[in-house]
Amino acid sequence: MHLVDSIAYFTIIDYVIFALLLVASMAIGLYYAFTGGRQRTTQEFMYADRSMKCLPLSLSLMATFQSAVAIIGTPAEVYANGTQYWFIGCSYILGLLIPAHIFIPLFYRLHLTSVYQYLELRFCKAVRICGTVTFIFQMVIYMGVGIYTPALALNAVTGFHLWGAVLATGLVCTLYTALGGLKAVVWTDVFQTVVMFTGQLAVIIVGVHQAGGLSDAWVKVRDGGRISGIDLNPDPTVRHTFWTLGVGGVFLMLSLYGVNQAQVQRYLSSRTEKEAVMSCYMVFPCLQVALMLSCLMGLVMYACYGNNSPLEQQYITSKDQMVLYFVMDMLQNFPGLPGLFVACLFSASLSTISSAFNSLATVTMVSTFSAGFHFWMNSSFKEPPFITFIFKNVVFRFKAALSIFGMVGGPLLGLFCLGIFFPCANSIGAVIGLAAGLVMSFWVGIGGFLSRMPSSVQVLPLNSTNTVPAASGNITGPAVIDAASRPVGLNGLYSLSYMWYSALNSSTVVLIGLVISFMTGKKHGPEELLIVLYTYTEERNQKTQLDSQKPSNSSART
Ligand SMILES: O=C(O)CCCC[C@@H]1SC[C@@H]2NC(=O)N[C@@H]21
Ligand code: NA
Repeated sequence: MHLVDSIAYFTIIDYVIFALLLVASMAIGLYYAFTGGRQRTTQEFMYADRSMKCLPLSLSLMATFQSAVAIIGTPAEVYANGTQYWFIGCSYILGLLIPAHIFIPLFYRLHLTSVYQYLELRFCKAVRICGTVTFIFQMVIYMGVGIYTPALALNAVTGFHLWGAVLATGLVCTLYTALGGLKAVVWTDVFQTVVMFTGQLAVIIVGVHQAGGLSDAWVKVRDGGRISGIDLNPDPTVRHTFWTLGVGGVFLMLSLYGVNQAQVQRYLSSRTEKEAVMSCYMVFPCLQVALMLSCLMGLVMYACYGNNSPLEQQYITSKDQMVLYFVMDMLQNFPGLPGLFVACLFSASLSTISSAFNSLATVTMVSTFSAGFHFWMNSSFKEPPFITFIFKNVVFRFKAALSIFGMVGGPLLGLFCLGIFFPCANSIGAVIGLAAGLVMSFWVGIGGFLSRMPSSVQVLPLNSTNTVPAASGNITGPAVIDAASRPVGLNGLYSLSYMWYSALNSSTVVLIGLVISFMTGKKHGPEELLIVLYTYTEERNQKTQLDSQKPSNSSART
């Protein structure tokens, strides 16, 4: 099937379904704008009057960082390289347990308005401003990727009007977020998660049927080598191994579910701390289902296309268009289903953009330079944010979004860990540590990207030290990097798997932060801020006091 006739498959019913998604999201936003406290207080606008229950919260927590990038990128990743990526699911265990028992108790008991307020309490206002600006930078880039990914891929495969899609989602999202506050964002996230899962399930069912049923599909993916076993290769330059995904992924999860304002805001909007912890626990099954659906979609794509992918047959021009091409190819005889999947794609995008937008508004409103910021945010929605323009030219990689988290989310994670776990860290150490982490992340991130640029694609002599370009994911088959071409020294750092960025950058911030703190005279953090450590030590002290008061035989006699 050639692109030119795929446009024919968008029947009127598909456009109706896509429009229904936008209308339903808008309706939820308006509902919360005109009911309850009508979003008059900041407590309601930002924290839903701290009345949220754990079920909607957990779906919203999952939807926030499950954007179109995962819906489009994960299946393409599994199609090309097999199910190794599925092991990222192992990182969800510690990646959610640590936030549930360390970060949530600390932030909840401090009744923070923004998570960066913790930095002001623990260090000083300057550290808080650095953290806030870093967060804004991270989320604006992430929003750019999140809003552009579906529109670009959709336009390329179906001719769907590019700016129509971007403006439609940007406008609807801005409206219901600004009108309905956090309540609207959480409940639209719930609705959009249902659409997301339904759309993916529909494509998987139809795809398995087209591949000749479950058993035939299984045989094809197994014989195609797409069922990867556990890869325990300790080499940190290999993109996806159990270690980069299962361990490196924990740091990525902590930067998202532990200290990211969008998620912390949801924890703080819970009725009780227990509800907040429960919502964090309930994210686990939601994330596993989301991961399973996108990995299965990749396997079904392989069962249908095998090795002759539409990419090689020049039907599409980039990996990121493959899923949409597959959907149009599979669902062409089911009017309405292409529209359902497009609604699924934009649900993923809307639920991420709205959460990011609401959290940005919260940290800016709270740090009192909101007016100018709101103007900037709204204006950046109208014409292409300069960030997305960069991403438009740099062909998408599924790991673009994940790299942002590693490069910017990682240092932020390090900053909070420095404050929470190291009482001797002081403000100077925190600021310089954060700066060092960001320098490290851009040095390795950009350096890694440049060292994989196509110009270095010539046939590499076996004893070369450059990395084989496969690491950048532009070769479909699983590439074998033979030992001789293994990168060494600086290239070793440049070739680090992007899944280690969060771990490397957060460790850099802690290390440099501690060294600078020792050099500039340690300052013990305010006692009440070390709540978690303080609570544990307090309980232990009480226990030892009780024990010492108990009359022991010897002391009783004397
Ligand atoms: O925006 C996206 O969809 C991709 C970036 C976020 C993905 C991370 S990977 C670990 C965690 N699991 C998810 O489903 N989302 C986040
Ligand atoms: Na989303």
